[in-house]
Amino acid sequence: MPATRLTLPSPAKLNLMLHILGRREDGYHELQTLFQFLDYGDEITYAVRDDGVIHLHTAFEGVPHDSNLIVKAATKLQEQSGCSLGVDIWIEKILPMGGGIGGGSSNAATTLLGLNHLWQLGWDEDQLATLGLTLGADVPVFVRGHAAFAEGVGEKLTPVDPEEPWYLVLVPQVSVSTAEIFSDPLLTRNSSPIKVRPVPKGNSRNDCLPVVTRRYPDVRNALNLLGNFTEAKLTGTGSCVFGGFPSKAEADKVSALLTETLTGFVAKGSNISMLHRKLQSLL
Ligand SMILES: C[C@@](CO)(OP(=O)(O)O)[C@H](O)COP(=O)(O)OP(=O)(O)OC[C@H]1O[C@@H](n2ccc(N)nc2=O)[C@H](O)[C@@H]1O
Ligand SMILES: Nc1ncnc2c1ncn2[C@@H]1O[C@H](COP(=O)(O)OP(=O)(O)O)[C@@H](O)[C@H]1O
Repeated sequence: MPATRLTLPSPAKLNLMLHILGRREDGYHELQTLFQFLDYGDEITYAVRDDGVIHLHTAFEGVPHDSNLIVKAATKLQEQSGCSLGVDIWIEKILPMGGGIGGGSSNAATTLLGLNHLWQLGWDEDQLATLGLTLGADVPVFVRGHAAFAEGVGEKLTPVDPEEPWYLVLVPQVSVSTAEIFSDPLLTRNSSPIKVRPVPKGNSRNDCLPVVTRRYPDVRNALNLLGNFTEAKLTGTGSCVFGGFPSKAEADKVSALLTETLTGFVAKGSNISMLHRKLQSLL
């Protein structure tokens, strides 16, 4: 009997660097970025229904049911595969929204992989990544599940294996709109493409940082505080900032000092996403 119910992790990502090379005619920006996963994320439960209905039972503040990336992913997969089954979905949401750690994109990717399994569609990763890209620029890397150097708008992926330190991630209590940062006239849009692989040291900057820190003093403050202990970086368009540590104990020590005034969490960096590790264990 095939499984009819499944609980899967939906991990966060970090952008270890992010360069903006230019703007395309459609307004999207050409990037070069390095994605790594965190062993930290949401947990989503799926239960197959035979009436074709897709129902997300967990309400999200400010996100209507049909606009939720989980529902959008399930609906598109159902339409494109011609599947007659439906699904009930519950999520334990711990990832902050608009934090630059990719929660929405990750939820969409987990849903594509989870329903491909439960609905027994037999789609391959290329098909799921192509559908995923129509939902968001960051969805394909979560579908692939391997740390990657990304180009284009984030869809041209080359797997990489950077170090896997422990990270302290600070979560300023502001939500940053990706579209707002990318439309700022002051954004750097002319970084030179990196042509050498692996990406040479000294390229770890995030081109969004000057614009984000100008607009969001809370993000600037978090970067300054964390910068007293380690190299502090912005992920994506923020708001989260992060720094790496050689051990959990060291990350915990700094966390204890900083989280008196700021929210944050400690998590291990991972080059294979915990979603893929879990799916592998089901085979
Ligand atoms: C910048 C990155 C880096 O990981 O991170 P986040 O901070 O959002 O996580 C992403 O590429 C974001 O991807 P994602 O969050 O999926 O963006 P989308 O929903 O596709 O796009 C939101 C809006 O941002 C702008 N946008 C996004 C990506 C891109 N390469 N160029 C853009 O100009 C567009 O105006 C688009 O309408
Ligand atoms: N399942 C979802 N989880 C998070 N955000 C979602 C989801 N579905 C839709 N959204 C919308 O997508 C926006 C970006 O969310 P998210 O991916 O968490 O941020 P970021 O791209 O900054 O990492 C949210 O502010 C929210 O309006």
